[in-house]
Amino acid sequence: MSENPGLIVRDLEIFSADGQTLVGPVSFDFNPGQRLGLIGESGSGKSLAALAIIGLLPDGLSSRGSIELGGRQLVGAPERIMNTVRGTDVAVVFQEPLTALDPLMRIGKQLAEPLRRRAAADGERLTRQQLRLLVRERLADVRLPDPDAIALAFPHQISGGQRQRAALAIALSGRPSLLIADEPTTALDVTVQSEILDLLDRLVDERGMSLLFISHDLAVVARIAPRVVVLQKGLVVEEGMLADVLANPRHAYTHELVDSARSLDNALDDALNGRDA
Ligand SMILES: Nc1ncnc2c1ncn2[C@@H]1O[C@H](COP(=O)(O)OP(=O)(O)OP(=O)(O)O)[C@@H](O)[C@H]1O
Repeated sequence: MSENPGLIVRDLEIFSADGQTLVGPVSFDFNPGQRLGLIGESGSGKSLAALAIIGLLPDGLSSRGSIELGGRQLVGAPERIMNTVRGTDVAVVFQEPLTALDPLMRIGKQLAEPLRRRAAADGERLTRQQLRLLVRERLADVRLPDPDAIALAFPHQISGGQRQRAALAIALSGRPSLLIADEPTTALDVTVQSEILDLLDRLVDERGMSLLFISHDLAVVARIAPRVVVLQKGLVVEEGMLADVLANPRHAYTHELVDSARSLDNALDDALNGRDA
């Protein structure tokens, strides 16, 4: 094992308020700087697993097992600890950026606060002017056009793709070592989806972050993560390098995932060749 283990999830179970098992036991792990795709159909437990990692399970839900991030145990960690872990060690982008953005606050202000906090944690006090420049830089990092205008905008005044970029800038503002992206492109149209995936790919690379990429779509995961864990009904049914899983899916559900991704591909080929799909 490396000196600074990345994320190690062992026998994680998530229970509803009435004691039903919603997820698990599941185990998966990856080293710092690695990427893992968590894939599964709707209701398979992907989002709950992500929420358990950041300590934000919905009220009434509880977890058991072990989640170690950078050597620190997160299951049962006090809220005081989780508050520092969130943002600085791990950050999340969700499918719908509006859930992460305050509708009544300008984008620039929403980004300035975590930037200020991160600087303060590093013992640095930023002037207003420095903060304004930093906000503009971070918005430019996520390839938002005209960062000055975006900084002044409210979330509803920019497009869905721009909102996701802004949410990404906020998520990255604390320089987390792990980014969890929970269906970050599902709500976007395909061209924007592709741009956001490219952006994520580049930013994760540049910053040496680990990435847990959650999706129901094998083709999307294939763009960004070389290794996958397949969840079904709260359990891991398959795990491995994507190339191996694609070539030789062992579980019936994974077979279905691969077949449906392939049939889309074939439809494209048929259309290209002028045949009926
Ligand atoms: N707050 C909650 N209370 C009770 N059950 C819940 C709660 N949130 C989720 N569940 C249940 O837990 C299971 C896993 O849900 P989860 O949201 O993690 O699935 P998912 O794979 O992320 O699905 P999707 O892709 O639709 O978001 C589902 O059966 C869901 O109905």
